[in-house]
Amino acid sequence: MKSPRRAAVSILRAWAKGHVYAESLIERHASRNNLSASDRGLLNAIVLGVLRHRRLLDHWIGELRKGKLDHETRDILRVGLCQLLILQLPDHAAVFETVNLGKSPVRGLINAVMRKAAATKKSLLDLSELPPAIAHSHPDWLYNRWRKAFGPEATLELMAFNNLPAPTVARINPLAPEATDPPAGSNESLPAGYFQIDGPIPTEWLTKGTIYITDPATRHGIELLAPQPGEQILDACAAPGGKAFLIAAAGGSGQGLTCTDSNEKRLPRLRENLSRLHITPDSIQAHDWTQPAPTKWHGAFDAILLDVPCSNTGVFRRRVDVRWRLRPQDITDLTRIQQSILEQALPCLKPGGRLVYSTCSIEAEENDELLQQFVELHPDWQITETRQALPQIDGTDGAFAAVLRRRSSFD
Ligand SMILES: C[S@@+](CC[C@H](N)C(=O)[O-])C[C@H]1O[C@@H](n2cnc3c(N)ncnc32)[C@H](O)[C@@H]1O
Repeated sequence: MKSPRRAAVSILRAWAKGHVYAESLIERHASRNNLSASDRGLLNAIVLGVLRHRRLLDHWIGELRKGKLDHETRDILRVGLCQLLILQLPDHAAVFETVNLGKSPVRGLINAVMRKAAATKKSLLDLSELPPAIAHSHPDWLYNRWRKAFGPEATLELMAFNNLPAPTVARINPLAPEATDPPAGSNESLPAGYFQIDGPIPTEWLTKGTIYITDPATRHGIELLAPQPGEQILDACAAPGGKAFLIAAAGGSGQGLTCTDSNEKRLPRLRENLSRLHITPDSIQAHDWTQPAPTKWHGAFDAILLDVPCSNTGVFRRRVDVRWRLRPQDITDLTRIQQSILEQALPCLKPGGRLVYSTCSIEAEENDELLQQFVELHPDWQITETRQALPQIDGTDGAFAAVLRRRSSFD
């Protein structure tokens, strides 16, 4: 079995080559190799630490060594410097373990870089003269975009927040036959029904479906949707089921709930999650909402949730690698899909029904601006309520949710 440090280097190589989320690669490796809790913790801290601080780590590598590096040696140095300068592990362990990760021809180079880093730690850790996007490891285009949208101070706070480890927050499942009592003090400053889990998640809670791991910001869309018992509700972009769970929890059961998702591969996980959570929706099926809805769904729903695919810019603290994958054009492309999902879903509302549009993006282009453009093009629809959670202000994931209703003739 590989050491967590060696596994971290392989995972970073696999991440750079493919399109798999870092969290999934870590999970896959940890369960295949049956890692102990402490090895898993170290692997997680190193891989997530390298991905969060990638730009800063590369800046340090550039300061410590001039000249080209092959991909593997760079990843080894990133893993080493992350231990030394980000995780602040003892110098001797960080240097020794990192040198051992390299093949013999590059060990001398790794040794020299790591020793120099240990000797100049204080000056390397002084980030005061660095451009903020390097110090906080974000791409320039996002930094510039957020500066325009939120201002310089808030952008610094946001970037710093994105680099903090995310707490594990659980929502109690009121539909589970057995109750979970949150440990004392674990729900201070969290909304009712939520509590924080420090340390490993008790597997019993997961297998018995007494909790679901989710950030409190996910509740905004469901509070606006306000599901009522007996209603027909569509969760159009439902996988893996976090919001479907909140809908069922709020409405008292999965009765009347239809869940769809365009990605068939995500449906088994959605089914498993809901079944574990003691929820039996009316139906779970594949549908691409950029295409016209089947006629059976026209005018069929009291309420529709569109938790649309988005840029995920509100959840960089959890999705640590997205900032390196996302391109400005992706945001424009996503808005086309979001608009189209909205257009196709509206005919499925009953007269007087409500639609909640939600994202975990903090980009106005995917949120307010998109809906403003929509109501300008469709003057018979209005936005009746909006919520926006911003990480740097609310201390939660970023989230946006808004209610759309058709204007009545009295408006
Ligand atoms: C933000 S995630 C939904 C998260 C889910 N609501 C939850 O709380 O667990 C967006 C989902 O939309 C799905 N999706 C993407 N394009 C879609 C489309 N055109 N029609 C339906 N679903 C789509 C994706 O497969 C993904 O599962």
